[in-house]
Amino acid sequence: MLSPPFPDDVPTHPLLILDYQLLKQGDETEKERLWEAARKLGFWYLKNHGAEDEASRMFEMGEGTMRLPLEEKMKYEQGDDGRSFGYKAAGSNAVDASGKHDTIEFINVSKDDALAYPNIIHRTYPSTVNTRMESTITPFVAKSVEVNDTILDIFNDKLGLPKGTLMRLHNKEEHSGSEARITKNAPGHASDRIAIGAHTDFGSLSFLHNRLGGLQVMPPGYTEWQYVKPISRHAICNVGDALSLFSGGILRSNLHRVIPPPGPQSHLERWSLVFFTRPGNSIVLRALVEDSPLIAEAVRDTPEKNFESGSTAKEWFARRVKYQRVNNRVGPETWKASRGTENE
Ligand SMILES: O=C(O)CCC(=O)C(=O)O
Ligand SMILES: [Fe+2]
Repeated sequence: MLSPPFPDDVPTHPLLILDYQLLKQGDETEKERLWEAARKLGFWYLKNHGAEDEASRMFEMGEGTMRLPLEEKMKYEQGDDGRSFGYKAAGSNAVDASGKHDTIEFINVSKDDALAYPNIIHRTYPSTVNTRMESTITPFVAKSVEVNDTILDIFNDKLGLPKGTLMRLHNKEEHSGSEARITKNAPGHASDRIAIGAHTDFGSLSFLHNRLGGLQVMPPGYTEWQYVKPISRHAICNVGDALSLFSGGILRSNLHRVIPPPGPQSHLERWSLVFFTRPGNSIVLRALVEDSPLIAEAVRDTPEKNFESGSTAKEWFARRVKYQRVNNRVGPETWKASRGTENE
């Protein structure tokens, strides 16, 4: 897929580039670089992740799905109760406290549904998803899980947690909010029109594939949004709220948003693909102070922050999804109710 280049006259933020093959082999230098990226910004590029072909096929699945008539897609809409799996039409989420509407449509496919197919765990999906489930979605989910598990294991050791602690919180046996998402932003919006409002991701790790610009981060200490430039065959990975809470804030869940692609890319449809790893539904989101002296110390050192969410992963996630929905909006307090660990 050839597209005009990302412009060189917009502010971009460099991310560390990590090599998945080195991480998988246990390369100490690479693991240290990952640890640095995850604490300082919480975002990094990942190359040699081995999911490039699976990602391309997912984009084809997404194109087929978004081409369905709106009426057909709406049969699979996620609804207003805080459920994430299924279709979300453009304009059904707020992007800020004033309640301005988003411009992105997406389809979320649950990891549990993909791995259990043709059995149904959470819900059913459009025909374009079903016909691609075994050939496309399950292989993408499997690769994404492998990549994110490898990274979780590295964090487990660096955080000084007993072996397998983070794996247990993301236990394969328990249902979770883990999901694959394809997003589409149609061209034609004003260049500053927000497609996805400023947010932190809800779960533990996100494995993102995008081809056009539009993703922006607000790095710590900055006051202006910075683009993350897409690099061919490089995924963009980031830490979400759950992992930030588990780690007592050592791992950073950083604010980001999406606007239309910049400059010469602005007339094109923008597609992105994400796999979100989220903890098991019953897991309470809180700092693992009893399991790691390092985490206990981090919590002691930041008394101004609260690492006891009092929510299970399922509750945390449902709350955030629910109060983004414009149908649930009462006033600015609804946006506030949708917020996560946003630091500043
Ligand atoms: O489309 C992108 O580049 C990022 C999407 C994102 O942040 C999200 O879906 O949570
Ligand atoms: Fe995100």
